[in-house]
Amino acid sequence: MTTDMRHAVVDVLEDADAVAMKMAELFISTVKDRPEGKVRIALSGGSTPKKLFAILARPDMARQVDWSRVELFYGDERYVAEGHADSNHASARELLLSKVAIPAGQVHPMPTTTTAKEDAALYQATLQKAYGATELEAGRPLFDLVMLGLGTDGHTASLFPGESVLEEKKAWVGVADPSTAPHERLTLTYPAIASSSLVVFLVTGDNKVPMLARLRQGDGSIPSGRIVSEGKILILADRAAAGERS
Ligand SMILES: O=C1O[C@H](COP(=O)(O)O)[C@@H](O)[C@H](O)[C@H]1O
Repeated sequence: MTTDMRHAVVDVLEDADAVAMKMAELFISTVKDRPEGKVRIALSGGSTPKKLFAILARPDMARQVDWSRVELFYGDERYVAEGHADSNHASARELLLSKVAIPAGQVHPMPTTTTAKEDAALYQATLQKAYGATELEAGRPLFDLVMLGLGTDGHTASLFPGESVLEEKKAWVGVADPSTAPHERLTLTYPAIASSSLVVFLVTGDNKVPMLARLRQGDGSIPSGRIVSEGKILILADRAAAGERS
């Protein structure tokens, strides 16, 4: 069974802090609910997850996670040098990874050192090694949890409108070069995201009202509207993004 956006569960919370707290609790329960083996989690980029990272880094929250079993990946990355202000990994490292006891070898930033195409292939190989196979198998998800954001143009991860990576059916990682956003990008593809037990969209702020409404309808004309998962899809939105507050 696959879940598409029309069948996503929507949870509207008071504000961005409440969304981040709920996501932190879900992160903790995802690890606890899988008491054996590694738990593979893909982080979202951009500004929205920063509150989540700060909450998870708090000692009272971080101690609830067995970090030795967590393997962290990224849904997308801006093709910039390590440490660049726009790097999604730099943001996660500063706010979260430098503050918790996750083994360095279990954090998998998307590489940005050769060419985007070569680095996409390298990252796919990293994912395949963690998964233990080169082909995705139905019923054996690549990710226990994928976090996603929502752009004001309807993109998610770096699946931007009009990009050829939207048509990718086989590769797990692709390249996008949107004219509407800074930097070339690496991104998980639809098939890689679909191989998941749980996908959670984090959507906050009143600038997301029009696109959140379309996402909730499963509008396939925006990239985020075409996300599917072999598990469940949850949208955590604040009241502002849901249009419930002026
Ligand atoms: O460029 C990106 O945008 C989206 C949304 O970002 P936000 O700043 O509005 O949270 C994000 O989900 C994606 O990972 C990122 O690279």
